[in-house]
Amino acid sequence: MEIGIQIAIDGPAAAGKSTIAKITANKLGYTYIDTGAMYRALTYKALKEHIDVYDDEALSQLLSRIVIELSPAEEGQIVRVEGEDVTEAIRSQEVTSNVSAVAAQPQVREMMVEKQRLLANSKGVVMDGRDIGTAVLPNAELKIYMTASVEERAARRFVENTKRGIDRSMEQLCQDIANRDKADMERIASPLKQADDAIFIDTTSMSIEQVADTIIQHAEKRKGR
Ligand SMILES: Nc1ncnc2c1ncn2[C@@H]1O[C@H](COP(=O)(O)OP(=O)(O)O)[C@@H](O)[C@H]1O
Ligand SMILES: Nc1ccn([C@@H]2O[C@H](COP(=O)(O)OP(=O)(O)O)[C@@H](O)[C@H]2O)c(=O)n1
Repeated sequence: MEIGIQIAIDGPAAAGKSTIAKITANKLGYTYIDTGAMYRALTYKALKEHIDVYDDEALSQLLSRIVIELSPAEEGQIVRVEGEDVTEAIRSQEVTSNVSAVAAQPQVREMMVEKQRLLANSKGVVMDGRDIGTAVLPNAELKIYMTASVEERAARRFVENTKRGIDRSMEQLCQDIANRDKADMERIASPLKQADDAIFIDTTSMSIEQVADTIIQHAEKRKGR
């Protein structure tokens, strides 16, 4: 049986990482792991328990006593915290505007990276996030750094939000995305940046199918090596 390769997809907010990671994983029969959902799940729980989102110690303690479960589903992935289905709740505005603070905490990151490496242990995995190619899976056979203009990313999120019933203007979304990118790129602990050996894809003028086909072609080449 084919063992499968590790595919790391990184990039800024709303670049299309999860969408493409899901399609690629389905196509190749691999496991899909959305690491952003793990940081969001911890943020959701911290807000619920009134824990300071800048308090690394308190957040790490919280993380050590909760179970975050990612299970595959038709629509991608179901996220549970302590058995509670938080798939929708972790996309709320409140979680989105606090998640980068939580994700900047060094101890939290160390614990998350450890969990993510265990999840990827079985090979045949597509993992998306901010530090997958640089920190979580530095030996991944295929690394992609995906981006698009801020305006395009805000427009994509706008359409998605409309379907979800979230009311946020284009101006607000551009600002939210720019702020989150800045926080993710400027933090000390494994900031968002392109790995030296990652393939750069600007998806601004590409369809979902075009991006997915490009990545699958790269994956097929790496698999054959
Ligand atoms: N190449 C693309 N062209 C148009 N829309 C896209 C493209 N890639 C993703 N999208 C849409 O943009 C939105 C954000 O994508 P998502 O995969 O959630 O991004 P990320 O995981 O990087 O935050 C989704 O609604 C998705 O359908
Ligand atoms: N590997 C990862 C994944 C996410 N994150 C953090 O988690 C946040 C949410 O990630 P996400 O992938 O769900 O974000 P979206 O781009 O989907 O909105 C990011 O803005 C980062 O602050 C991270 O630091 N490292």
